[in-house]
Amino acid sequence: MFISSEEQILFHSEHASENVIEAFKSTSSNLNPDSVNGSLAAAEFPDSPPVSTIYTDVGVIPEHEKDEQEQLISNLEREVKQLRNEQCVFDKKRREALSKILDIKGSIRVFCRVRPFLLPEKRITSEPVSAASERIRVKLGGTRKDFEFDKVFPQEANQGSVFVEVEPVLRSAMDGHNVCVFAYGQTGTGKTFTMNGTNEHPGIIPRALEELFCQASLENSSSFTFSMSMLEVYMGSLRDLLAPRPCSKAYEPVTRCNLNIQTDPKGLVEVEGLSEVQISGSAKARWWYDKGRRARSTSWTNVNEASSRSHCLTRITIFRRGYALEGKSEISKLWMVDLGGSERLLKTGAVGLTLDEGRAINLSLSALADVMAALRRKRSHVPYRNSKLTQILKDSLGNGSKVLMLVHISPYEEDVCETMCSLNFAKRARATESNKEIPEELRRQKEKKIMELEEEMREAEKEHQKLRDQIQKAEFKLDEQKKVLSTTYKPKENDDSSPISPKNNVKEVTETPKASKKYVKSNISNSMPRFMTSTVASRQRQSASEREIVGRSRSLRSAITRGSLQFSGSQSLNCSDLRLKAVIQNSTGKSRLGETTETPKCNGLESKSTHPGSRTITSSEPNVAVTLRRHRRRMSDLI
Ligand SMILES: Nc1ncnc2c1ncn2[C@@H]1O[C@H](COP(=O)(O)OP(=O)(O)OP(=O)(O)O)[C@@H](O)[C@H]1O
Repeated sequence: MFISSEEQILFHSEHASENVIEAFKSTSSNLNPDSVNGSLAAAEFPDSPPVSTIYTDVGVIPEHEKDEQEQLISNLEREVKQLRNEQCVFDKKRREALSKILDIKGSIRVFCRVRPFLLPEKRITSEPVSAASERIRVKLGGTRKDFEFDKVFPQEANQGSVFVEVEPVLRSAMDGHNVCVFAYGQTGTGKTFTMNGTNEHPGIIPRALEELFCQASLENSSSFTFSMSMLEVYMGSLRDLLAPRPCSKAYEPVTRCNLNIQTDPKGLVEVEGLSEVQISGSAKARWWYDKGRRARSTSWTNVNEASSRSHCLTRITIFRRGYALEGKSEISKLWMVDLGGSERLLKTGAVGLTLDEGRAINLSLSALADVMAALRRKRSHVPYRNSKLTQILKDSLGNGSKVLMLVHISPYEEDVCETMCSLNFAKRARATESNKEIPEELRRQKEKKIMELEEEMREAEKEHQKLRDQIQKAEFKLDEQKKVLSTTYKPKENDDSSPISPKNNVKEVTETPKASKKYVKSNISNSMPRFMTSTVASRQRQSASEREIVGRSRSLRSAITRGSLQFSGSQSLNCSDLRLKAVIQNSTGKSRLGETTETPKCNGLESKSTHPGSRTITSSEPNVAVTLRRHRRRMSDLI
């Protein structure tokens, strides 16, 4: 297959550079960049790298454009990595500050919430309970008694203000700590209202389910997955609230008692056979939570129509995997517990089963208070084994865990004895090591430190957020670049029905110049059927013609430089020669003198400009046009 230099003219030279090449570009930009730009540049300007090209669906593209693209991607990858590292530093700072705050505040914190008066028609003779920000005062007979708390929520406190105080421990759970949030109190004082709430006033659990997913979505240095389990501790037995419902509605002892508590050598506790459901979003989580709640056993008592006769435990297991953890995963548990009512059994008028239920509840509550007291006093022995409740929560009550106990009290005079019992329970749970109140000076120092740490945390959070935005932007750019590389740079598929047309290539490239740098490197000879690939002979001929062109270009260049080149009619110039002549005429200034530049014609061929920077040769003669097309096709096969 002979490839004449005319055929090579068909290709553009968009990326020609300097002097002569620039001159060529204005008129002979159809020259094959391999044969002119590449070789000439290499021959004449050894320093400039040869411009190799990529032939794709979108045109003829210099390879360096793809290299630039790849370079851009690796730069972006590096940038994202660096930003992530910085983000990890701030994430660590925030976590440490939060953990210190919670440690200073106490890993076991006790809040008190006073329920509002419920029956407006009921005459309120006196109000025995008065609330300050961290203290409850109770008037009983002629005496007054004060109880200190980490936080007190008065009657008018809404669900939102309670949740604000719970949020830091949720955050702590997402940071990898085990967390327990308890609602404790006399029956009817609002434990379920605080934990579950109503549709209009959602409580801690629905809000926490929302918040966890919200926090997880904002986090880009870690990925989170959540699972949920719900169980009920009823009279010392465990019941799986998310298990498929048994056929009978009756509370069968067999199903109640079949859950065992296992502790592994590392001290991790698991309830054997407890259902655990994956929750993919807050709506799904809410659906499972409502299902579990419906399964909770309630029974009528004198005090509360829908009194809970058991402890209801909701567990969210948080799986965290992330950049900061170097591929490792972290698991933490968030327990939210609505404890059974802590009533005095005589008052509830309980007999039979209800009496037994009340006794069981009180025993386990007492065991819980003992455990909390032992932990706060840092006792070597913590009596976890005294109840099922404390056995289940063993790994979430001590050892770096965070505990929040919300004690609920009634505002009524008639409930004052119950209120005193609840407040004494809280006092026991809050017991400090020395069992003495903290001196005022130490208290002030603690508050100052907490404020400093909170400021540190806010700063870290702000920086973390800034970096998150930067990462998002960089990742978006990176994705875009990768898409460009993988889709637009996709190698041209071997399609026999539409062979690569150099003309089309030129057209595409000229219509979409540098603006769309969507080129794909394609090794056409690899993707072509064997019969379409160039033979040794054709390659030799091509090199010969390339050499010829390079030689001519060289002599032309020197001629241009000397300004002495003259053409005579005897010189045998083919079409490419004519175009070179035009270049030279242009470059020697002949055509600039107002002469009409003659469009060079060659065997019926004429130059047609499709773009200021590129031209194709077309022919008005059908036979020549067919031959030319065939040649173009052959040319493209060879590249
Ligand atoms: N802060 C509050 N604001 C408005 N209503 C409240 C509040 N706390 C409790 N209630 C109302 O008081 C009633 C009893 O509350 P709830 O059922 O939550 O008590 P409980 O302590 O969970 O009782 P039990 O131990 O028997 O389950 C409910 O009607 C509830 O809506």
